[in-house]
Order: sequence, then structure tokens, then C-alpha cells
Amino acid sequence: MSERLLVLVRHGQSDWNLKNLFTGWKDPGLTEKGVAEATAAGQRLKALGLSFDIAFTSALTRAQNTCSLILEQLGQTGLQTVRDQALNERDYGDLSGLNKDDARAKWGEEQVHVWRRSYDVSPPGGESLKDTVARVLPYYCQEILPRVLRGERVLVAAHGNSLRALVMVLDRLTPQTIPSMELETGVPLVYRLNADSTVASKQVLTA
Ligand SMILES: O=C(O)[C@H](O)COP(=O)(O)O
Repeated sequence: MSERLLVLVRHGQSDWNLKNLFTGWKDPGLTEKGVAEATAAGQRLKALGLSFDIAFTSALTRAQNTCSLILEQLGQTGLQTVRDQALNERDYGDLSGLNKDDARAKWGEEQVHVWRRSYDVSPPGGESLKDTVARVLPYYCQEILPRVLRGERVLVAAHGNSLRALVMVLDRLTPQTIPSMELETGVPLVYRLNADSTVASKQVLTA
């Protein structure tokens, strides 16, 4: 029986995560902690006996490097890896580069939480999660899901909000429940899908 294996992982800690800056489409690298998180994620996947037939990642360095570090741990450094900006983090627009605490001081805790976690409210000049779903979900349906349903084992290394967009659909979350859903850096979500593309099982491989 086909595994229909789909593993999603948010990139390890980035330089701007450490500095508490809104990042979006900006392109900082991983911190040493972020490298360690990605490496440990690969080791946890290896301990489960998992390997992949193809990987997908975004056009941003922090996700690409996380993907490479995971595949290195699995002995799969040469694996076909598709890079596409459809999997990029949500664009934080005018907030990109601002400190999140400064933003809270300027606009208030609630407004910043709404910009970060609500479904259909966009940060100024940026994308709402709904906008992010509108580019991630079609890409998933066209490029990723058909492979999983054919039995290819797929790894997706991306970002907190581009993956929240996908997890919202997989976990059947709603605009009311998505605001409380967070993804930790470097923690793989191991999904196995049913033949009808619904979720059969989900494992969160926390450290
Ligand atoms: O883009 C960013 O700032 C982070 O990767 C995600 O930020 P958030 O957790 O504030 O959405």
C-alpha cells in the first residue's frame, strides 16, 4: 500500500528570527541554532526510517538551506529539489525589517497579533494568510499532491505562514481557529494521506 508520505518543516531559526524582525520575502540566512535545528530535524526523520523521492522548498535561502541540511542527514544530498516562490513566506510588506516589539509599541499588541495570525487581514503593503493560501494551495494541488497520491515520498521545507496556509487545509482549520496555530522552527510535521487526499495520520516530531 502506498505510504502517501508528506513531510512539512518550517526552516530553522533565521538571523532575523533571532533579532525579532518581521522577515517575509527578505532573505536572511540561518543562525547557528537554525543550522542545528535543521540538522536535528534530519536526524529525527532518519530515526523514523524515512527518506524522500523529491523535495520542494521556497526561493528563500533559510528554507533552501534547511532542506539541504535535512537531506544531508538522510544521505540524500543529491535528491531532486524544486525551488518555487509559491512556497515563500507570507510577504510582510511595510513591516518587513521592523522589530516586532517596536511594532507592538507603535500599533498595539492586538493589531500586531491580527497582522501576524489572522486569516484575512493584510499587514500594510503585504499579504494576508488568505493571500498566501491563494498561492500556496494551487501550487500544492498542482505540483505536490499528485506526487504524494502516486506514492512519492515528499519533503516540503518552507516557512511559518506558507506552511500555516497548507496546514489550515490539511487539518481543516477555519479562519476562527487558524489564529491560534503556530509552527515551531525545525519541527517536522509527518503526514500520511488517504487516497482521497485527506489526512490519515499526523506526527509532530518535536525535539
Ligand atoms: O516572516 C517572518 O517574520 C517570520 O518568519 C514569521 O513571522 P511571524 O511568526 O511573525 O508570522
